Amino acid sequence: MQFDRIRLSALHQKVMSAEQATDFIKDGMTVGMSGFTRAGEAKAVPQALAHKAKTQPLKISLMTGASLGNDLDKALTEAGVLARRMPFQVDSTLRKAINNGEVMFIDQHLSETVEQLRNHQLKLPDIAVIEAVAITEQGHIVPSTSVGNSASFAIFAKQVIVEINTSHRADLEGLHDVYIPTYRPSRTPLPLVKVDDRIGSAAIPIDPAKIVAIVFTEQPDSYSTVSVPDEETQAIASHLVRFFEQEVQAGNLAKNLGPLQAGIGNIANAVMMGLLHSSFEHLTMYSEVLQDSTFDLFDAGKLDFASGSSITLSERRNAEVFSQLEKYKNKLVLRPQEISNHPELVRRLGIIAINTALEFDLYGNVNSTHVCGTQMMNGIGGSGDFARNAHLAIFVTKSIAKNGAISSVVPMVSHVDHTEHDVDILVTEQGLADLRGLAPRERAKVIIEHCVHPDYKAQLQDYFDRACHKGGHTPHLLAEAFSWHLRLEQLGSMKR
Ligand SMILES: CC(=O)SCCNC(=O)CCNC(=O)[C@H](O)C(C)(C)COP(=O)(O)OP(=O)(O)OC[C@H]1O[C@@H](n2cnc3c(N)ncnc32)[C@H](O)[C@@H]1OP(=O)(O)O
Repeated sequence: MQFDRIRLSALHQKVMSAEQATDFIKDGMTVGMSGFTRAGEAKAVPQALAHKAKTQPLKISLMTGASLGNDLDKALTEAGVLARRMPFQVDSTLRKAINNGEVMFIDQHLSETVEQLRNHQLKLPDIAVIEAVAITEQGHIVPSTSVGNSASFAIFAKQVIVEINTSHRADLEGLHDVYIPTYRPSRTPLPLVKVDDRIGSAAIPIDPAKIVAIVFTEQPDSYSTVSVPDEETQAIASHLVRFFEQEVQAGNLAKNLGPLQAGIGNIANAVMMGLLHSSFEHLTMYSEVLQDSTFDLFDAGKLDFASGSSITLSERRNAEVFSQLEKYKNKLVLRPQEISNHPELVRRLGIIAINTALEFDLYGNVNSTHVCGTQMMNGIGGSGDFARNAHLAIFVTKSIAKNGAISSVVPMVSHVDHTEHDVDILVTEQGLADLRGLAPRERAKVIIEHCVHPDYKAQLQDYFDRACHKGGHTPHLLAEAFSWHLRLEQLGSMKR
């Protein structure tokens, strides 16, 4: 054990095993754990908790920053530990339990969870379990590869368990910027005006007397699962790069575009990779997750600075990046997710937000979460925090899914995460639809022309023509609006 990682020596006596630490977590508690997109989650304690729950009843409400790695959501679900879960997940076992109604999942804008806690709209966590690289002389917690909601969970909880993970380099310290907004009704503006501003502290300030247990672990973060860009995702990236070039030429965007945000998953990562081969330089990111593409852009000399809430890398990039941390450290900052995703800052900084849709409709409403309107995929994550307030809200997706059985462009989305009012640009591998300044009937025309797969174009045009014949500001045939989804459910394909 590396006791030098606990610099307040009075806390050395709090070191114990993960099994012993689980005694502080009681049946029925609300628990706030660190972790954001498979980065920086507490590992040993939740694993021990899942083990314990096999022999004694133990159900908790679990809040995190976003998704957990190391199959923790799977282990906790299989052990029946999760009564409620919020605000985001990506695990297939948990997804199934959510869709079976076994786990109550609250799918939230990621910037909102701690705000709702702060204002007592949600039950405060009884206990927080936070991964750290160190505890300072003051007893403050230095987070690891994510900040997420860790700071507020530790501040709100009566008790805190710290997991010191020695697989992370101790010199991650200095990467974080922990700022907690002041309280309403006298809240002051967030004092951040540039992506590289530092406005907070390097560690989470709590009263060390709240630290009831310290557990050591050396289990690393899980690697990201993004796959390399394919033909379609590269085409999406090319359409977007061409659009950015035109906007710069027209004087609508600065030469370095302005701060970029990119969502999770294969498509968003591929789009950022597309910027590698563009003419843009001195790019900046004000995002949530920093993926492989962030570091590829640094290495190519394209990116000047990246602000995020977590670093989630593939196996290949993880070793390369963390073994050369000094190369990147002064170009990076990790913030609490309510700051990385804060509406005030997204609007002030003029962010270009690029997120992924499962499907979108004729008029530009976007569904990012629910397959066929009912089955939860992952959650809205931070996409709504960014889209509503962005300078440009861009949604990308492949035009078809499941070998063409599904069209990602449908007459009416089966669930709405981002309304037409929040969506500026839609991109598929077929092309780009610029919806700005267009009325619904005009939006439908450019979407059909530029985004729909050829297999579905005539079918969607036919729907639109007949809907227009019936009339309306936003023409629809209500009896047919979900007929594509019904056909998929009944016949296995949306094709007529
Ligand atoms: C933590 C954060 O907040 S990050 C910031 C932004 N957050 C978000 O945008 C959250 C919502 N977004 C997401 O969860 C993801 O981006 C997704 C699910 C929408 C897309 O994920 P990607 O990995 O980029 O796309 P990909 O094309 O690989 O699709 C993922 C799966 O959805 C399936 N899919 C795609 N479109 C559809 C559709 N219309 N209907 C049914 N399934 C679909 C794909 O076939 C694929 O299935 P598979 O895993 O069985 O192969």
